[in-house]
Parts: sequence; structure tokens; C-alpha cells
Amino acid sequence: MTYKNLDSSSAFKQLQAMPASNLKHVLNPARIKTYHAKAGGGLTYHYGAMPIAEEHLNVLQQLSEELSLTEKYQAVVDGQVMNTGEKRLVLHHLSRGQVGKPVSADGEDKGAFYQAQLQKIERFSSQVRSGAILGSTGKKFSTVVQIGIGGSDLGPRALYLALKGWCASKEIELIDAQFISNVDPDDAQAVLNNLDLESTLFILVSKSGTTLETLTNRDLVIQAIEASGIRGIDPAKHMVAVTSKTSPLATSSSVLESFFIDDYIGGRYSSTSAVGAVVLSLSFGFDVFNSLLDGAHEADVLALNPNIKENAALLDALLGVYLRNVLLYPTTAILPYSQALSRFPAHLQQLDMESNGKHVNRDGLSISYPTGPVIFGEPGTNGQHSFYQLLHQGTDIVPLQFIGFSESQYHKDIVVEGSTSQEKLSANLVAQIVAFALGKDDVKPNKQFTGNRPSSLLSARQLDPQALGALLAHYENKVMFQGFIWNLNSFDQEGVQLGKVLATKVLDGCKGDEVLKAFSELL
Ligand SMILES: O=P(O)(O)OC[C@H]1O[C@](O)(CO)[C@@H](O)[C@@H]1O
Repeated sequence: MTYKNLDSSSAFKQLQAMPASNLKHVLNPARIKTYHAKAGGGLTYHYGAMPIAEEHLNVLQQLSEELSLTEKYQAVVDGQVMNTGEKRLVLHHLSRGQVGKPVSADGEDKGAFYQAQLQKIERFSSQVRSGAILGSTGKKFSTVVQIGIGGSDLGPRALYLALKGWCASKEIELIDAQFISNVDPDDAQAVLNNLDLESTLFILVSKSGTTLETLTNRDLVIQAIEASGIRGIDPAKHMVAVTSKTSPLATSSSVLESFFIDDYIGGRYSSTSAVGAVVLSLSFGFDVFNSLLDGAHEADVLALNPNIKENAALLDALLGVYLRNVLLYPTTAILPYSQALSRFPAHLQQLDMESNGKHVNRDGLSISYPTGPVIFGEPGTNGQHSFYQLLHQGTDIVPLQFIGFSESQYHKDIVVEGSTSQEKLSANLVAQIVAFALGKDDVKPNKQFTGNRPSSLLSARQLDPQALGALLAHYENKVMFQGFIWNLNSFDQEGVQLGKVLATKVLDGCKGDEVLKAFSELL
């Protein structure tokens, strides 16, 4: 298996020498009907509005082979040490099914370990939902509150919001979920203001068990329960923990139950582990969460296919690298035409930018080509009335990743002026793709649209648990493949450490650091 920097690849050099296709000239119905690939869970990845032709696809296929991209993925799922920075295995795929060989580490079968945790979560969540487990004053739990930050918040929160409407439409009994993440005390307070503490179960989630924000918010919540004056209420009976067995939280006796992850699943990849399983199984029931795992597993299996035209995540990764490293576009927008995906761009921001925002390769050597783009996004059509002006007419070209569904989740809609709201939503999505690609001439310069602005589309019939699981896994696998292409270690995040260390110094009185002290005096 070859590990080399992108700029030493002959296929990449070939790609750099090829002119891009101009979308204004190449976008046509036949191409739209041809340029798509299955992404699992009923999702399809459409790439007809990308500035490439068959020649580019052939060279991208060569690039994939030259850099052994699917072999590297195989090494991940077979349990090789692919997190080179921390010398760890990378096992998030195993949390939703076995894709490679059985993996053993720390003297245990890791697949069996994740399965055992899932079974424990299934039992616990069904006991809470049925009322077999009650709060300390005898009330049934009707709200869960996840306390966590980064990967212990963004993914689970995005998935919860994504499926709430679908579950309601299926008349699945919902336990409301809320989230506390920021160390800003107003975040916790705003959630606490509306809680009936007797019927609330807090889910404390921290893989490391050392994250300042999460531990602070745990203490804030415990104090709020103690200060509530509710007779007989016991904070320990209103809190469960999700952590790794080696963390300081693992031995805590002040929780009702503990669920475990391990060091082989990174925070931003942990939504399909206990980190997402506990809150989603409590809220929607374990079966819904299990369907999400099925969708993710299907996408994981598809991602092993060495043929880039049949491997949506790999192709998305390669096309993304083409845009970033050949056309040198520095950002990417994630534009879901689905309000239920309102926090999905925020999750992808962490997934992508914490994984591939790196300037040294997996061996610690400097690299001289751009790596991960800046990721941002908002649901459409809201974004159209906000930042799309720059996307259409700004001086930077921003590649766009649209996500859309032909059916709504609730199936409750009205016809106004001959069309439903869902039809209006889909019409806007299609119109945007075409407007970005083809542009429009006008005699007035300020009304001109230059066009040739690339986009892709991930679409499905409906945002259901399988489609959502596949969507999540698609992006995890895309980011992983891009990390391989850039020769990075996508699985550590040393870039977040310096700020944490300096914040601790500030709290300790900035001993010997005048610059920190000067800034501290401002707040
Ligand atoms: O689950 P933990 O250990 O509290 O970490 C929370 C988040 O903090 C980070 O380590 C970054 O500071 C993320 O990678 C992680 O998702």
C-alpha cells in the first residue's frame, strides 16, 4: 500500500494539466441522467453539475488506484493502526456493522464490545420509555438532556433534529431531547428554565471525561437539582454517563447507569456509537436508531468498491479534491433543502475541519498543497435569502453540496397557486443548481450571472432513519478518503489543544504571561 503526498502523484499532475469542463457548455439532460451513483439508504449522489468530463473521471480513477484509497479504507476496517498521531485503531465503522475482518484490541473482540453496549442501551432505553425505570420521586421520564460538546453534541443533536419529524409522523412516542454544550452559563440556564427536573434524565457525554465545558455543565445541573428544593430528588438517579472505560467518569458512582465507548472512535465519528445511541434510543426507541445504523452500514459497504463511479463517497472525495487542489477553491457550502437538517452543516463542519484542517502529513512532515476547505451551510430556501448573493455573484467560487428529498417528513402540506410547499422547496433546489451552473447574461453588469459554479446533489425520497444513516456515513467516508488523498492523519485534533492550555493559564491568573493578562483585563 502506497503512502505518498498528493503532489508526488502522477495522476494528480495529469489532472492539473487538464482544462476543467465549463458547465455552461456541458450541462445537459443526458449528463444529469448518467452522472449519479448510489450512496446507500436510498440516497443517490448526483455529480452532473461538476466541471468534469469522462477524461477527468478516468484520471480520478487512476489517482484512486495510485494512492490505494480503497485499500487504505480496508486497512481501517480491518483494524490497522490508522490514527498515526495517537497510535490508535479507527473503528467507528464497526459501531454499525462489520465491514472488514474481526478486530481485537485491549484483549477483547471490539465488534462484540460495541454490540454489548448497544444491547445494554436497548434494554435501558426500553425500560425508561416503558416507565420500568422512573425518576427518584417516582415520575416517568419525559425529557432527556444531553450534556456534551463537539462530537459529543453536534452529531447527536443534528440526528435528533433530523428524525424528530419523521418519528412524529409515524406516531412513535417521543421523549423530548434537549442539549447543553456551551460553557456559557446562559446555555444551561435556558434549558433548565423549561425543565420539570423530576421527569428529566441527563445524559453526560464525554469520551475523555475531562472536557472542561461538559464537567462544568454537569456540576451546574447537579447544583440546580440540589437547589430545586424538590423533596426526595436525587441527582444521581437523574443522570447517566457515556464515556470511555479509561476516563475519570467511568468509575463515577453518582450516575444511574454508564455506557461505554473507547479510544478507537473519535468524537466527531461517534454518532453511531453509544454517544448517539443513548439519546436517540431514549427519544425515539432503539428500533429507529438501529435503522439508522443499517443505513450507515450500507453506505460503509458501498465505500469499499474500487470503481469510483460506483462508490459515491470516494467519488465525492475525489471531486472535492479536484475542486480544492486543481481549481483551488477554498470553501465548500453544505445546503440541505430540509429544515430537519438544520444542524447537519454544523456537524459536518466539525467532521471535516477537525479531521482535515492539517498542515503536516501523517508522518509529521510539512505539506505544500491546500488541505481541508472551510465548511459552512444553512438549509435552503432560507440561505437563498441570506448568503446566496455571494455564491451567485461573489468573486470567490464556492462549490456547493445540495441535499434534497422529494417527500416531506410529516406529509402535511398545502397547495398555494398550484403547487405544494414541498414542490416549491424542490423547485427552488433544482433552480439553484441550474442557475449556478448556467448563469445568465444581462446588459446590466450587476444583473449578470457568470455561471459555471459547481454543485453536487445527494437526494432521496424521504429523510428517514436509513437515509440519514447513509448520509452521515457518506460524509464520514468522504472525509476519510480525502484525508488519504492528502496523506493526512484525519483522526487526531492537536489543533484544539493550545487554546485549552492557554485558557487554563488565564484561569490560573496568567502566571508570567503579560499578553494573556492584558486581554483578560478586557472581560
Ligand atoms: O467527548 P469529549 O472527550 O468530552 O470531547 C469533546 C470534543 O472535544 C474535542 O476533543 C475537541 O476539543 C473534540 O474532538 C471532541 O469531540
